[in-house]
Formats: sequence, structure tokens, C-alpha cells
Amino acid sequence: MILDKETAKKTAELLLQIKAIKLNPQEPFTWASGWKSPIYCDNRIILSYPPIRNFVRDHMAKQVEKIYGKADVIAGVATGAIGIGMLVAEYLGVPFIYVRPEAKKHGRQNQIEGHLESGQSVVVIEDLISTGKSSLNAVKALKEANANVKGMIAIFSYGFDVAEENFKQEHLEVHTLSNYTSLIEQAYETNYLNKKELETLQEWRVDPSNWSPKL
Ligand SMILES: O=P(O)(O)OC[C@H]1O[C@H](OP(=O)(O)OP(=O)(O)O)[C@H](O)[C@@H]1O
Ligand SMILES: O=C(O)c1cc(=O)[nH]c(=O)[nH]1
Repeated sequence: MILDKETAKKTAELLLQIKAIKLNPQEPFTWASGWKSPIYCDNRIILSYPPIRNFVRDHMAKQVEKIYGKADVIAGVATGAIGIGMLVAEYLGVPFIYVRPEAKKHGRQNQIEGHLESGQSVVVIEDLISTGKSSLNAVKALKEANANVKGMIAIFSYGFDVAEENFKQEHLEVHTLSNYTSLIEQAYETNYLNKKELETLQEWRVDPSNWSPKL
């Protein structure tokens, strides 16, 4: 699922450099899925660092072109991928739309914001994949709007089987710049993680939906 090992390592290095990786085994983070986790990867921080957001933009945009060819439209999954998705669209010189988790309750009651025509080819940009539910929700909305969804590129994935299964069922091709294995390796090599933290993260990764902190 990662594009190549070098990009995965470099992306992990940059995420660690800007402290986008947060650890809190004692007071776990609650994820979008409701899972409790000792780790949180906050890719939104990338936007605050121009050289790093340019690295992510360039790699995502080049891969969009290489893997999917010319897309009519780039779609960002709201809200985490609106910023980076827009940068990718700008780089490629194509229109940008974004997809909300659900339709707005007021105004025009849109779930998809921006201009999308029936039959247009769309590549989806996501900042992060845990269970894949948010991405797939966006893909379903795009398909219901009669878009031709070519696939998705995300910055990071935890690589959970549940996400792989979900994507397979929806016949969605997904590629990511980096993943959990590359991140953990890089973090340990550079002393971002000590041995105990590494062990906690390895243990959590085996059964994340049932993990709880050791008191
Ligand atoms: O693969 P999943 O289990 O769906 O989790 C990943 C999603 O969680 C985060 O979004 P969040 O719901 O926190 O909202 P945000 O993007 O508005 O910050 C992230 O940006 C992904 O979209
Ligand atoms: O699953 C999530 O909600 C989630 C996990 C994570 O590491 N980072 C993030 O932005 N969301």
C-alpha cells in the first residue's frame, strides 16, 4: 500500500520532526471510530510547515498523475484533507471539491462542496486512514453523485486489516506515503520512542479495538 520505502521513511521522519506524532499511553486519545489509542498522528500540523507541506503535496500529486493519470477533479475528505487536497489540486491544475462526513443541516444542505459534474473522474485525497470509514463514506457520497472514483492517496495509514477489507469491498485502490511500520521503525531509531513506549505501541497494534492502558 505504501508507494515506496524511501518515501515512507522520509515522510515518517518529517512527521516526527514537526511533532505530528503524539503519544499518551496513560490518557489515550479517542479516535473517530471510538477506539482508544496511545498514539495520535496529527497530519493537520503539516500545513503549518511550508517545506514539509510542499514535500507532501509534491509526492501526492506526482503519484496521482503516475497511478491514475489525469483526473478531472481532486476531492479532499473533510476536514483533515481539505488543505492538503487543495494544494495537490493546485499543483495539478485541476478543480477541487471536498466531501463532508454528512450533508449540512442548513444552507444548501450539501455533503459535497464545490462543482462536480456527473461522470467526472475523481481522485480522493485523505490525510489519515485508521478504519477507513471516513474515506469510504466520502467515496460513497462521490459515487452517489455519479463520480468516477479512480482511487485514493493518503498521507498515512495504520494498515489495519479492517481498513484493507473495507477498501477491497468497495473496490477502492488506495496508496499511502507512509505507514505505521515505517513510522515506528523511524521513531525508535531516532529515540523519539524508548523501549517501553515501543513495546506499548507494538502491543496496542495487535488488538487496538480492545486495548486499554496498563495502570
Ligand atoms: O479511518 P477512520 O477510522 O475513519 O479515521 C480517520 C479519520 O479520522 C480523522 O478525521 P476526524 O473524524 O477526526 O475529523 P477531521 O478530519 O475533521 O479532523 C482523519 O482526518 C480521518 O479522516
Ligand atoms: O482515527 C482517528 O480518528 C485518527 C487517528 C490518528 O492518528 N490521527 C487522526 O487525525 N485521526
